[in-house]
Amino acid sequence: MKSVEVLNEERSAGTIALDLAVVDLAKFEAAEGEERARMAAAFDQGMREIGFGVITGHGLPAGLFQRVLDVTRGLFDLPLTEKAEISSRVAEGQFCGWVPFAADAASRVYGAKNDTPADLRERFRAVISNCDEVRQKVGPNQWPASLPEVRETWTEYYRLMEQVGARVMRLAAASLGLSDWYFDEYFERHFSVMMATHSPPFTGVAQPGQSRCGAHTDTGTMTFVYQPNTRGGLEVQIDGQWRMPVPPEGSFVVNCGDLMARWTNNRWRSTVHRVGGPGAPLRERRQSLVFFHQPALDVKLQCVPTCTDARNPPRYAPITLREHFTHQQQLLATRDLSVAS
Ligand SMILES: O=C(O)CCC(=O)C(=O)O
Ligand SMILES: [Fe+2]
Repeated sequence: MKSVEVLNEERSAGTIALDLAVVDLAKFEAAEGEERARMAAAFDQGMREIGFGVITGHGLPAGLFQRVLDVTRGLFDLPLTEKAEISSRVAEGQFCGWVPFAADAASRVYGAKNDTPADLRERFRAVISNCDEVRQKVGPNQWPASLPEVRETWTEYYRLMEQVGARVMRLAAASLGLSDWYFDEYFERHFSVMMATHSPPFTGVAQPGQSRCGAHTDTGTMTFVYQPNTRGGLEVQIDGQWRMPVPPEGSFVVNCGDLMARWTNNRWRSTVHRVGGPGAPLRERRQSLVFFHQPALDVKLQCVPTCTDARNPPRYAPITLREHFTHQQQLLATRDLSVAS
């Protein structure tokens, strides 16, 4: 019989590197004329062809990523009883807080077969907003009482990511041939979710098809992922092949979600991706920071005007983020989501 290590090594089929358009946000903001147009066009091309890009020059202080990762690792390392106290499962409609290891499978949302094995990760989510409708949608944030630094560090990161999200939407506007400020009003009462993931070192044998996060597309508009290293990390499906973005140190991978694809009349792609899929090494601990930057819940999103013309009419009716979520929930309700963990 093969040992666990040999079985897991056999998963290491290797993943080909994926080149992505890299935009330096500060340089873009300072650029003029042709240089600016060239950077916007590169971002647009990346979103059209791959649905993924890389953002550098975002201005987050050096060291902040590591601080957030460190305090959040402290949270994930708390005893189960303490994590249970901040579980998102305490009440119906409670979204913020801790989600246990292997509690669900992202692939099921995307519509994979119902027997997709559970994702090999645990999560923690917060929405640091004062808007009533946002708070009502997600329930209170749940911070670990014994680690006050989690709330402090997360708030610092969330506030900066709100700015990065808004700045990237201005880059998006320029890339789509709109006025720079086109998207601003949609994000005034934005519904953005901060999530940390944690996959502890895995020494068991993964089930066939099991990942740290199974193949899926993101629901919302733009997602920002920070991962401290790429081993056993993010993989993007291009022409049926799994490819691995290798972003420069300290940058974000940014990707387009279903709602952004819909908003742009499918000009931009919401591309299937996963984390640590079959073939990936799982023996090292992995953490990531994911920021789902999303518009206000109740503002109608009409087809972006530069993404339609007489020969390319809008494919979708205007929709709000709330309606979009409801629609996705309805799709889910038709599937059996229970998983064996
Ligand atoms: O952990 C990551 O790097 C990304 C996870 C992801 O794609 C998701 O949760 O939507
Ligand atoms: Fe995702």
